[in-house]
Amino acid sequence: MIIAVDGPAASGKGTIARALARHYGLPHLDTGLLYRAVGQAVLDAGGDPADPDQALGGCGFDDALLADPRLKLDAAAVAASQVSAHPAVRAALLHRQRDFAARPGGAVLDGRDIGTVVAPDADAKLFVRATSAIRARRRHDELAAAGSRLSYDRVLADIKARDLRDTTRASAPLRQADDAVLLDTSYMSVEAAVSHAIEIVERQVAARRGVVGG
Ligand SMILES: Nc1ncnc2c1ncn2[C@@H]1O[C@H](COP(=O)(O)OP(=O)(O)OP(=O)(O)O)[C@@H](O)[C@H]1O
Ligand SMILES: Nc1ccn([C@@H]2O[C@H](COP(=O)(O)O)[C@@H](O)[C@H]2O)c(=O)n1
Repeated sequence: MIIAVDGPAASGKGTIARALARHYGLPHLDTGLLYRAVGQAVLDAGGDPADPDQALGGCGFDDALLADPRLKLDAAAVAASQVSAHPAVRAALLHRQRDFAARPGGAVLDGRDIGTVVAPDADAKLFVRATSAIRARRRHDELAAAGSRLSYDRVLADIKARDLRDTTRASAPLRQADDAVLLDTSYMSVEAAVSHAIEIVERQVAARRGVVGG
């Protein structure tokens, strides 16, 4: 079974995707981490993530970078959103994501274009959202707990700028797939969001079986 979980920054899609992976015993890929690694590799080389050639150069990152705690910071997130707008970068990361989705038994992937581009035939698709103010509050608290001193206003501004770049880029923009189910987690606890997500997956899988079984 392939489960696609998409949504904007800090909507809770990663939390939900990890919980679904645990629940169904599937491997999980946080595809945002790949884009963050590309962005961080460009920054480490002293380059400009907005430059298409330098961004493409970052795609050759060493896999050890994926475990670097700096990838959780705001600088990597902003750089990720810049490199991810380049079609050549998206193409370079696509095979890796599709290979992961094609693992025997399936997988859970979360990102921006899983249900639309990476795994359009996924068995279940969720689009997770929350208001920008709530997402910024969650991300601000998470960053503060990790020692960041970024203000709430700055985190909110970065989230809004990323939303705008992610939804308006020409290549694989962030959007809800036609067959994805919307889950608004704004006023839900993590536990409630996860149990709603499981219900949605169960319903989608049952509906698919009904169609396939005739
Ligand atoms: N329903 C919820 N209620 C409160 N906090 C939540 C909820 N869901 C997630 N969080 C918290 O919000 C923060 C962002 O969640 P998460 O990392 O899952 O979002 P994301 O959409 O995967 O973010 P990103 O786009 O940066 O990968 C985390 O600190 C997480 O613990
Ligand atoms: N499938 C994806 C995943 C991520 N991105 C870009 O990476 C940025 C960071 O992603 P997080 O999930 O870690 O917040 C994000 O803002 C996107 O620009 C993407 O394009 N496609």
